[in-house]
Amino acid sequence: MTAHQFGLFETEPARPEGLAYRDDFVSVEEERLLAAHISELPFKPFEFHGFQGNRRTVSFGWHYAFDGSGLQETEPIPPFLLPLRDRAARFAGLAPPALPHVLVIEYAPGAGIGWHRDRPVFDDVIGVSLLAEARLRFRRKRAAGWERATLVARPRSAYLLRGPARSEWEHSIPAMDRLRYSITFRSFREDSDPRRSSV
Ligand SMILES: O=C(O)CCC(=O)C(=O)O
Ligand SMILES: [Fe+2]
Repeated sequence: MTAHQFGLFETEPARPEGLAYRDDFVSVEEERLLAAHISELPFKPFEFHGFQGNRRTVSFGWHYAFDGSGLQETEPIPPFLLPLRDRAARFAGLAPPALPHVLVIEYAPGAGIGWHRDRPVFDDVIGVSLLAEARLRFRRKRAAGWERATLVARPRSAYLLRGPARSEWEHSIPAMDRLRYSITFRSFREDSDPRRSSV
């Protein structure tokens, strides 16, 4: 993480605690191959309680449905994403099977993502950016108002959300002006892991 990636304004904190960032997480050649595979995926418009966002998504391993049905097992993670999952797991200090879910998002020009925290069934979040840079904005409520930070997530970079960056801070991405793909790997919170026996 370089200092200039945070603190666009003097009132911004150095960085949300629990946020890690790495440039050159994938090579230019890997990015080209990943993007070629991703462009063939069966994307669907993202739907939130009947509202459609202007981004498109596809999930593997497990799918979180916002229609109230929650987590459902879905198609296995395709082989072309497995080496990247291994690397994401290493980045987060996890074993690859601890990342059983991946969400691939297509942000066409004009698409972004509004303020949110990821669903509480998930624990760590590792996001890989392809093709275009995104301004990942962070905010959290303080007595004096919103505390804010911005991470510029470059193409081929990865970020990790853990701890307060994951549980206290919300994040959002303003509308993109160029096509971006993101690949988000998530672990389950131990008490929400659907693979655990419920007895
Ligand atoms: O595209 C990204 O890097 C962020 C995606 C995101 O925040 C989410 O799907 O929860
Ligand atoms: Fe998110």
